Amino acid sequence: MSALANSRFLKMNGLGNEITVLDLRGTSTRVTPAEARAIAADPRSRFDQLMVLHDPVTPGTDAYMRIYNTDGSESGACGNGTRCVAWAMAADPVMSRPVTDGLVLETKAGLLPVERVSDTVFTVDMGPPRLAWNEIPLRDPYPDTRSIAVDTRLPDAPELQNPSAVGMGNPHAIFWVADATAYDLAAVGPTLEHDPVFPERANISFAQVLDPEHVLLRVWERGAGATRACGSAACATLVAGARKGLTGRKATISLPGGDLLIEWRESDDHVLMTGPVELEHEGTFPPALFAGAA
Ligand SMILES: N[C@@H](CCC[C@H](N)C(=O)O)C(=O)O
Repeated sequence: MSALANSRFLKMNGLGNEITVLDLRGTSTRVTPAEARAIAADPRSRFDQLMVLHDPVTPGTDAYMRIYNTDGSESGACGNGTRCVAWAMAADPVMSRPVTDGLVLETKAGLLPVERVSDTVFTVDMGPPRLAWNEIPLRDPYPDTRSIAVDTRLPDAPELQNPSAVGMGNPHAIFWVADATAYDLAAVGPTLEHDPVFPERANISFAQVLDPEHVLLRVWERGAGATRACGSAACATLVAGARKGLTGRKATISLPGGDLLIEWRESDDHVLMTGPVELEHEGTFPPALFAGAA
């Protein structure tokens, strides 16, 4: 039987980005890709990202997080999921610890300090953006990642040829478009996500600048598909917009699920993401869920 059978989970969302939180602190259990896919397949625990808490690794941090996409792949960043974990650690009666000030979470991409703004609103310090081609990563040594020439194999979509590229602990490509709602994400998303220029695939954003402080965004997520919000994509978009002179260093990013406030702080180069979370329900994984999941 899977070690995850009967484990308690929280089903949450960050602006409609579906997040399942699982606390494995105090155990040596690791979620396999097949187990992640099985959890995603059940409507009760369905997720865009599964946030799994493990014991802290770096002294001074509060938990280490592993982040799984629907397809079982792992990511180094999930802004909306990080806010959900912060809520759970601050307010869930089972998972919480006394939180008076902030907390620091860690992923394979680095440290993420989080501050509580109100009961359900959190600010995550997403760290500095990665802008060099090999940090994002890209396949080729582009000298300037504000605009990379990509033959996206979509000849009928001239806007979808020269994205900006940004790493936020995960890879992002941002296409600047006249109408962010004009594209069928399911039709173009997979081709762009899997373009060979992105050796680790990429999260694909369609960004429409309404004014320098407001961007409309639609996202096709690596390993998860079209989602109602993506925090790291909102951060990557603000950074790319500011680098291209399309936005300031602080803007509202509007996604189908709602708004995120993003600031690229001049003093230390860090990107701050502020937004809400919602608890939907809690549950336990039925043992039968993992039948056939190695
Ligand atoms: N929804 C997340 C980003 C999720 C990770 C992504 N699909 C990846 O594989 O990098 C967010 O809110 O940042």
